Amino acid sequence: MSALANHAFAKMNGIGNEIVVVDMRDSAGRVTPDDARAVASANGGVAYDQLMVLQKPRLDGTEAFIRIYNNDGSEAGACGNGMRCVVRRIFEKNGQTAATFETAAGLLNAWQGPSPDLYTVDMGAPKFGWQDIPLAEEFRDTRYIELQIGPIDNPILHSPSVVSMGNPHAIFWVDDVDGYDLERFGPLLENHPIFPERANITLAHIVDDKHITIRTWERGAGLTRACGSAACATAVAAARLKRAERNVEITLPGGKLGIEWRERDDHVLMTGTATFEYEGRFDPALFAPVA
Ligand SMILES: N[C@@H](CCC[C@H](N)C(=O)O)C(=O)O
Repeated sequence: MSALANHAFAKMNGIGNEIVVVDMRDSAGRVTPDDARAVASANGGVAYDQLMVLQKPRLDGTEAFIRIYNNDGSEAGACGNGMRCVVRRIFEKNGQTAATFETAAGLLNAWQGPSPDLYTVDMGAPKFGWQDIPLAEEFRDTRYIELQIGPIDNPILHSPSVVSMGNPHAIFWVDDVDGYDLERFGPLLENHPIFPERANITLAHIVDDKHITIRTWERGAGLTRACGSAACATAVAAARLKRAERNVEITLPGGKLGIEWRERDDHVLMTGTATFEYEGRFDPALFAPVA
């Protein structure tokens, strides 16, 4: 029987990024990719983009080891919006206002503020090396890489910036983020052979040097109303190109995020709200083996 059968969960969202939080710190059970897919099942499941599973802390001084599942069962190293949801859930339960967590991508600090309804997550330092993203072949300059879709002499989308925020991101610079069929191009680009671990695909429009609008097709989850790590990757990529300041506001379909790429330690800080929707228990029938 799945460790998730009858287990409590909280349905939340980070500016429209659909998040399920499960606290398994008291349990020895593990969530499998099949479990994660079953939770997302259209037949009685809970629709989500990411499932955030809190496991017992592995390191002193951390609150939990967090595993992040996309709704296709794959695991991710980072989820900015999901982290704000986790942080709100924990802080509301135990009155903390700051904590450190461990994810597959490393340690991450988070705190309440700058106002009580906002949560800030230190997403760590971005990586730009082609092996770090990773890309399938060497690109010395990842501010723009050679990649396009559409006719060779008149590409529809081309020359993305690529960044790792603990997960792989490609950002295509466009004039109108709503002017492209992302549901069609997203899967093609996510699974392009240049990305051996697939990639999150973002369309970004630089409004001015303090404001960027984005829309994202998420690796393993599809079209989303918000992707926090994509907002971070976009802010960093725009600053690298000297097209925006290091402190910007990002507008996503579900809301706004403040992103600061801090000079003193290279870390990216993401600030935004987190919304609690409801809580429940997983129906064991979701995890029943198919006869
Ligand atoms: N929604 C997230 C990103 C989730 C992980 C991503 N789909 C991946 O596989 O890398 C966010 O808010 O950052």
